[in-house]
Amino acid sequence: MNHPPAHHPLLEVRDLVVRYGPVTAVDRLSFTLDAGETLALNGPSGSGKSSTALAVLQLRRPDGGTVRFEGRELTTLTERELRPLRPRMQPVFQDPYGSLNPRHRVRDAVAEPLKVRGAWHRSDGPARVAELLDRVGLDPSYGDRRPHELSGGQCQRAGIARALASEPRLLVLDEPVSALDASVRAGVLNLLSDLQDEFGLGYLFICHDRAVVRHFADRVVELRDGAGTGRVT
Ligand SMILES: Nc1ncnc2c1ncn2[C@@H]1O[C@H](COP(=O)(O)OP(=O)(O)OP(=O)(O)O)[C@@H](O)[C@H]1O
Repeated sequence: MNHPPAHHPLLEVRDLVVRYGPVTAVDRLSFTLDAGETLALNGPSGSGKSSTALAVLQLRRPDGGTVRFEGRELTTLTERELRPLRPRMQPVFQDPYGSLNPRHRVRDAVAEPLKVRGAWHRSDGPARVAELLDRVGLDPSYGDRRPHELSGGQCQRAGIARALASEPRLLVLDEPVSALDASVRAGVLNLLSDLQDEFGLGYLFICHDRAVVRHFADRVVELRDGAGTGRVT
């Protein structure tokens, strides 16, 4: 008999703990995130937002708790076991220039994840890169440029195109528009909204700006000293 797969959230974080020596940056934080949903982590500087992002992505191994992604518990996996899952959870960081290698042309930065997961074919690879650039609102001719030849907003769009090339299910967006001019923030947020609708992406959205959070998030976890102090819907 065929049973339908049991429903599980895209991401389920339970009692997450991150410590730096004597400092407890994240103190038993729990939340869940479904596909197609945006959950914001909001809180003052030093409340543990970035530490949570790194621990969810297993870029820093947590000191306690569990992180289930698509039903798999990540904290007990080895680096080797994590490798095939990593493309499915992609970070987008605050500094748009920091996520791209300054020496690489944009088209190579976007092509790299395709090559890494064996999805690059000489016949259609360049067209796929052009399509991704177009999808994030960049003229494909920008593929010839290097990051310093782009504005901050264009560079963040290129970083999003690179993230999409991995065909992720989850984007961990750590202050993705905070370094951008106010005039280009709305454009990047609208792009993220459109991509979420199109691909059903889950967003863990880290942001200290309450007005942006209210506008963009479905649910909010308020952080204070590393602990969730309650949810606002
Ligand atoms: N690499 C590190 N080594 C030591 N302590 C750290 C490290 N990274 C963060 N911390 C400490 O952990 C706590 C949480 O920091 P974290 O960067 O996660 O907070 P945040 O909410 O993202 O802050 P911000 O909004 O300023 O980025 C702070 O007390 C910080 O000083």
